[in-house]
Amino acid sequence: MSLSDDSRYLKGGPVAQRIIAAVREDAAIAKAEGFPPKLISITVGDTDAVDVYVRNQRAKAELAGIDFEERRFPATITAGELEAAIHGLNADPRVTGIIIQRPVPAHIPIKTLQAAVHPLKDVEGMHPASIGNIVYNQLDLAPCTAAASVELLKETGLDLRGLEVVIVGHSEIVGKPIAFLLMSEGATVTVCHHMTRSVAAHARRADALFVAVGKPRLIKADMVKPGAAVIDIGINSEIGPDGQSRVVGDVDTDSVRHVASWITPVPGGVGPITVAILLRNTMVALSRQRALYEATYGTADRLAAE
Ligand SMILES: NC(=O)C1=CN([C@@H]2O[C@H](COP(=O)(O)OP(=O)(O)OC[C@H]3O[C@@H](n4cnc5c(N)ncnc54)[C@H](OP(=O)(O)O)[C@@H]3O)[C@@H](O)[C@H]2O)C=CC1
Ligand SMILES: Nc1nc(=O)c2c([nH]1)NC[C@@H]1CN(c3ccc(C(=O)N[C@@H](CCC(=O)O)C(=O)O)cc3)C=[N+]21
Repeated sequence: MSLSDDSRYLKGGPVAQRIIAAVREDAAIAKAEGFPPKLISITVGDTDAVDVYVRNQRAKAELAGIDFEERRFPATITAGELEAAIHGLNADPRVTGIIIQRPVPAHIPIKTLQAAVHPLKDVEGMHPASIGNIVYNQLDLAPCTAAASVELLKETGLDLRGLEVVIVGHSEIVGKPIAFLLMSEGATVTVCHHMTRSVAAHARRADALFVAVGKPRLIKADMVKPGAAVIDIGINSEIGPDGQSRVVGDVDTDSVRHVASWITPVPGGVGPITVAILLRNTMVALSRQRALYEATYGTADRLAAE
């Protein structure tokens, strides 16, 4: 059966389009009211997965009516220079949101950079204050991939309350925030990582299995409970049988799709929703900035005031 006509595939495209259509309406209104949204992407060095992400950010931002600007820095830049650049963007009233693409070179502490982004401009929800809010069930500005993955699970219509969920991978940007988002929805959550004794034993118990590791075909059919929902977050580049580079996830989709009731394709699953949520977060950030601005200066046209 082809990828497009198998109802087991939980596709991200339609969800992403829905989100982007709503963002587009919001952005048009904000623009007309003198608050044009603008997203800045910071890339340090070169990584394939980042290039794909940034390319899609630019395309979808354009579609949604959000200004997009990429700032690329060489891998040799110092942490201090990057922090100074971020402070400049924090102070620029035309900049709504800042995303720092991961990974950054080893000599740059990513946490310091994430903490340097002003919380009001933190469209990825990675500032310690933003990520802390998730623990308090304040979920409107969650890390994009985590929010995208949960959004796709909701497409199954499964009741999340009491659902047995297993997450493989516990990074700060994906696995951990997914665990918090799902706990707040009432799911029972198990988190596996490289020290877990038997990932397979846990995975086989899951009604919903999230995988964010970065290893192609890590999850095989015998690790999946029949009827489960499998959310494959991995984005890995590899050379296919035809000698061409291709993007694959962390799940052995060809075998797992016969066992699972739902499975997300890669590409075409979580990825497109991640981009859409980044844009939606940009609008959330803008509305917070406007609320603060209007509380300070009244509702006068901001650009006229500058
Ligand atoms: N679709 C999207 O929008 C996005 C996709 N991604 C993709 O998701 C994947 C994961 O990304 P990210 O979370 O940033 O990666 P990290 O490398 O930061 O984290 C990987 C996690 O997997 C765990 N792990 C490693 N090996 C195993 C194993 N054999 N069994 C179980 N757990 C293991 C690690 O555990 P430990 O720390 O204990 O070693 C770690 O928690 C990548 O393919 C990335 O490209 C990432 C962001 C967005
Ligand atoms: N701070 C930070 N946050 C991230 O969320 C982050 C990051 N850094 N660094 C890189 C990874 C990777 N990532 C992707 C997101 C979407 C697609 C995407 O849109 N993929 C499409 C298109 C794939 C294609 O064109 O081949 C799809 O899966 O269908 C890809 C990759 C986010 N990441």
